[in-house]
Parts: sequence; structure tokens; C-alpha cells
Amino acid sequence: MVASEYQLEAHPVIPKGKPFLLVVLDGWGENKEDEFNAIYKAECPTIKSLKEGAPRRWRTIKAHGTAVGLPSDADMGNSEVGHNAMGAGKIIQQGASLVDNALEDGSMFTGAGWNFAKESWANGGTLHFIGLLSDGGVHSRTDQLFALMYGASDHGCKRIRVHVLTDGRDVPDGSSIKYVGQLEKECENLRSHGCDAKIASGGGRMYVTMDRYEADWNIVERGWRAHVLGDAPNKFESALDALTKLKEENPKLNDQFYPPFVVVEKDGSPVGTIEDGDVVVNINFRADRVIQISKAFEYENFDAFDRVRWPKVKYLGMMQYDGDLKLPSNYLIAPPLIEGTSGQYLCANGVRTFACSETQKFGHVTFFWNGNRSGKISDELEVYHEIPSDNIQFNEAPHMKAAEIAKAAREALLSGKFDYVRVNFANGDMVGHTGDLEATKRACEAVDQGVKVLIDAVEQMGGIYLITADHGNCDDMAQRKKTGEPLRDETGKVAPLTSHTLAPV
Ligand SMILES: O=C(O)[C@@H](CO)OP(=O)(O)O
Ligand SMILES: [Mn+2]
Ligand SMILES: [Mn+2]
Repeated sequence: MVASEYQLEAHPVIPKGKPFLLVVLDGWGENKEDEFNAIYKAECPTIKSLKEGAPRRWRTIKAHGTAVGLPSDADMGNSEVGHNAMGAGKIIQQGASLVDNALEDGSMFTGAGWNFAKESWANGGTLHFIGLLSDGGVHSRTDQLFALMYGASDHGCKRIRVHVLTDGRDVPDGSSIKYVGQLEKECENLRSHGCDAKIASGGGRMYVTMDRYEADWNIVERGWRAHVLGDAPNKFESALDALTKLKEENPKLNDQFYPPFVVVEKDGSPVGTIEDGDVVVNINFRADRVIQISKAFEYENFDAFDRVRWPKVKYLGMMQYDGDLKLPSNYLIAPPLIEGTSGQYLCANGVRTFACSETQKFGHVTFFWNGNRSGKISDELEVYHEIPSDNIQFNEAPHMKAAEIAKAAREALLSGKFDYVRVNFANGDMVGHTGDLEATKRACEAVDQGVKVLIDAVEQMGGIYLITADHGNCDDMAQRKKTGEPLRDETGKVAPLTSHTLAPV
């Protein structure tokens, strides 16, 4: 599109010269009002008064499944799809759907990415897969991994090593044993058909490899050491052993936070380090949490941590994760092309924008918002302001940076320098993912207070506001039976729900 195609007529209702405030409440769904709905149980007078005081202006919209471009209506919403859809104002066929389609019609195994990968094992290289091991469908799916493993074996691959990141965030805590068990079975089956397939290393997604927005490079370094160098304090003869024994040592450990581990032979040598001539496929289709590890594999000049050894491998993403950086340069499936984003229109029309969140969600209101492009659309018109997140488990400080975000955005509103202020409050989502109901209530209260500060400021300036969310999370903190009743363990304790929900927003 040329710039003129982005020219817009003046809006008939929204006053020119008055600021517009857009607030995304991350992970804040509209769900059944019961004791496991943290929003309902918290003191949230601002949000409540908006709902009750202006019912005509309040409505719910779908934020999951096919309504936002996901493969099926059983798929919960997530930040990438939510912010992509809101930022572009349209439904985009998401990575998960594109991978499914390519597997179904076979084009996965005829594309340029696949042929590039194949050269490596044709020359004796090992095929490595790295990624999140669950069927949560937010970042990756095990059925897609298995399809790639069998596809490789059918195309002559003789040696596969899988580096697994345990989930417990998009699926219940404790379920990683099940996924590792399934993967072990598939490996066994492949071995009986002449392809030497094994799990080689792993760790929990929030502690190993899958950092985002450069919140903590140590996370990526731990992964690099385990996957590439075969170096981790914990060495076991199988991944199942690793999970069970680490949990025995520390019963409080959850799937999201397993320490890095390496699978070793009887003599203690790692079963699958990453070596020159190998090929590495990252099975995550979602971008944010694999950009850093992709840089570590791809960039010759890299100083985020000491790689010790930088093997000469072919590295491929399931998708290309960053369209601006062209990262990684090789990938299996072309990502959705997201054009005509709101930012492109607003910049073409001279709208001055202030976008703000804390680190954990900073890329959500910038990178995802702009259709998975890093960097700004216009240096003159836009200010992107990041408040550093703390590197802690967020139920320990459920207020996170809500007050700081509100303060920064308030100043932007009152400064008169911006026409459009866009923020994301992370709390409902990030604390919701811990499964800690009490802390999540505090999280909702911090968000509610932040929203109050911002509404006061925008009203003072005579502007208008829109408050919305990207998907549910804190609106239901209990796993449920089919009947809707909460699931309980033998002692009667309710099983916490750490994942997003299917609720509308
Ligand atoms: O933490 C994440 O990576 C996802 C859950 O997997 O959450 P969100 O989509 O809200 O960022
Ligand atoms: Mn989100
Ligand atoms: Mn989330």
C-alpha cells in the first residue's frame, strides 16, 4: 500500500485535539461471577462502575477460537492473537492455523524451509527440535511436533534430538509428565523404524529458554547451555527421570519453573549436544518467547551472554518470528502478513501516539500491535515507553508495575503532546498464570486503581477512552469438570487454573 491509501477522513464524532485513551486489560475476561472469578471477588469499583453506570456502552466480544483466527473454537485466546487482531482491526489466520493447513495439505514437506533443513540430515547432521511441549496451542502443539518428526523420518532423517520446555501455564501444572511420556513413546516408535530419536535436554518454560522482550537473558543462557552444550547441573538418563526426580527433591517445583536438565548416556555424556552441520528447528509458532533464542542461534555478533561455542547449524523457526528483523532467516511456514494496521493509518494521519506497558507486555502494545514488527512505525510521531518488570514470580508482587504504568500514561495524557495513549496492564494475566487466587485478586485491584488514574486524566483533558482486554485468564482460577464444578484433589483442594480462559472480553 502507498501512504495515500492510509489517508483518513476526519472522524465525525471524536473531537480533534482531545486525547484518546486505549487500555488493554491483559487476561481479563467476562466470566461467571463466582468465588473463582478473581475480578468479581476483588474490590474493583472503577470497572464495576463503568459496567453498571453505562450499560449501553458496555458489551462483550469474542476473544478466542475462530473469531480471532485460531484453528478451532476449543482454542483459548492469547496475547499474540488478541493484540494482532486489535492492532490491525481484523481477523488474521494465525500461525497455529497456517501450520495445521500446511501439514494437512502436505505443503509443509515441499516448501523451501523443509528442503533447506533436509540438506543437513542428508549430509549426516542431526535434526534437533526445540520448543514448548504441550497441546496448549498458544505457542506450539505436540501433534505438530510429532508430525514433523515422522515427516523427517519419512524423508530419510536418521537421528533426531528433542529439547523440551515443560509448560504448566497453557495446560495444568503437573501435566508435563504426560507430554514427555507421549514424546518418549513416539521416540521409541521411531527408533523401532530405524530413526534414532531421543529427548536430549529440557527445562521449565519460565526458567529455561523462553524469555521474552529481554526481561531476563539468564533464562535463555540456561537453555543454550543445556540444549547446545549439554551442560546443566541436573543430569539424568531420561527426561521422565529428570521430571520425577527433580520434583521429588523439591515438591514445590512446578512445570513452568523446572531447572535445566540434560539427558545423558550411562557414562555421563550428553545424548544430544548441538554440533556443526546439525539442523535446529524451533517448533513454536508464536514469536515473542523464541526471538531471543533465535538470535543466539542466528547472529554471528552476539553479546547477550557467552555462548562458549556457536555451532554452525541450519536454524529454522516454525515461522519467521520478526518480519522487520527477518528473524530467523529460514523458517518452515511464512507468517501471516499483517498489513493495514491501525498504527500505519494513525501515523499516516499525523496522530501522535504514546504506547506504554511494563517489560512483560511491552511488545504486546508495540510488536504484536503492529503486526509482529519490531521498531516504530514513525520515529517522529510515536513514543514507546517501557517500564522494567521485576524478575520475580508475580504472585509475590501482584501489583507489578500498574501504578508506574498509570503514572507514565497519565503524564502523557496531561502533557498535551499526544493524541492517542495506549497501555496494557499485565497483572490480571501474569498473576493469573501463577494459579494463586488471592494474589490474583490483589492484581485485579491494582489494575482497577490504574484505570481510575487514567480515566480521571483523560476526562480532565476532555478526551475519550476505550477499555478492553485481549483474552480471559483471571476471570476463572479453577480447573473445572465437564459439569462446570471445580475440580478438587483427594484433600478437597481446588485444582488451580493457570491458563487463559475461553471467556469473551
Ligand atoms: O505467557 C505467555 O507466553 C502466554 C501464555 O502462554 O500468555 P500471553 O498470551 O498472555 O502473553
Ligand atoms: Mn494476554
Ligand atoms: Mn497470558
